[in-house]
Amino acid sequence: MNELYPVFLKVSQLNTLLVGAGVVGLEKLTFLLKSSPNARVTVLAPEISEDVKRMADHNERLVLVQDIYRKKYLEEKHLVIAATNDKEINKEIHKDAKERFLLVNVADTPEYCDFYLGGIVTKGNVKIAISTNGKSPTTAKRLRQLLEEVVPENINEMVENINLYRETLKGDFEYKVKALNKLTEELIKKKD
Ligand SMILES: C[C@@]1(CC(=O)O)c2cc3[nH]c(cc4nc(cc5[nH]c(cc(n2)[C@H]1CCC(=O)O)[C@@](C)(CC(=O)O)[C@@H]5CCC(=O)O)C(CC(=O)O)=C4CCC(=O)O)c(CCC(=O)O)c3CC(=O)O
Ligand SMILES: NC(=O)C1=CN([C@@H]2O[C@H](COP(=O)(O)OP(=O)(O)OC[C@H]3O[C@@H](n4cnc5c(N)ncnc54)[C@H](O)[C@@H]3O)[C@@H](O)[C@H]2O)C=CC1
Repeated sequence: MNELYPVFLKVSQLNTLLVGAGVVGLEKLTFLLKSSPNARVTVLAPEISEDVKRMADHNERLVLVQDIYRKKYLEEKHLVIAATNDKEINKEIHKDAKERFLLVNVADTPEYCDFYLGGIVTKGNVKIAISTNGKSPTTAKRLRQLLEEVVPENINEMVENINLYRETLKGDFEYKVKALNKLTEELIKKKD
């Protein structure tokens, strides 16, 4: 059964610790910043790849700490992503994070994840997140690529226009729901 509950985090208002800055750390960071360029992320690793260093050069919200993992780095963090190549360290990070009631993702162990990073499609204000319940990240990637192609670019124009109309509506909640449903009913009508 798929019991995941998706939420859309404002990661520019949260502090994220990413432990490990190798191949996987870079992948997680790249997708996080692609979707949320203002995310506040501290990257912690004894070895930080040149690619990650370059990303930090143009981004003051991206803080690099060249050190091995220690508990103190969990202070003042909301989210933790463990992406080291050492399973024992990842496990320790998981344990420490849980003791502090932090939300934690352990990239190499789905059972140790409170949340998964998903495939993400962005068209202006519209954002679609994709997960396969941890079963096939490659399928999440392919679905992301497919949806990037098929979701029309102008979906954002529609959202902006409906938002303008929404702002003009006077009346109670029920009235607004009716008016907005009427305006958009064509969208879900089945074609003959
Ligand atoms: C559970 C999860 C935890 C988490 O990382 O959050 C996780 C775990 C693991 N990934 C592994 C492998 C790969 N991951 C990718 C790619 C992505 N992985 C992402 C998410 C997630 N990966 C979470 C579940 C998401 C869901 O619910 O579907 C994406 C969607 C988002 C992102 O990375 O930000 C991003 C695509 C982004 C995009 O393109 O849009 C590829 C494909 C590629 O790189 O081309 C491969 C290789 C092929 C394959 O295995 O499919 C392994 C095995 C490691 C090993 O064998 O050593 C584990 C560990 C395990 O499963 O045990
Ligand atoms: N979730 C996902 O999408 C995927 C997960 N994985 C898993 O992710 C893990 C990481 O793999 P790679 O990035 O390829 O490894 P890597 O060797 O490229 O990088 C490892 C990083 O961890 C850091 N590190 C090692 N010990 C540390 C410590 N004590 N404290 C802080 N940082 C430490 C290193 O300095 C380096 O930056 C592997 O276990 C792999 O199985 C692999 C592929 C995809």
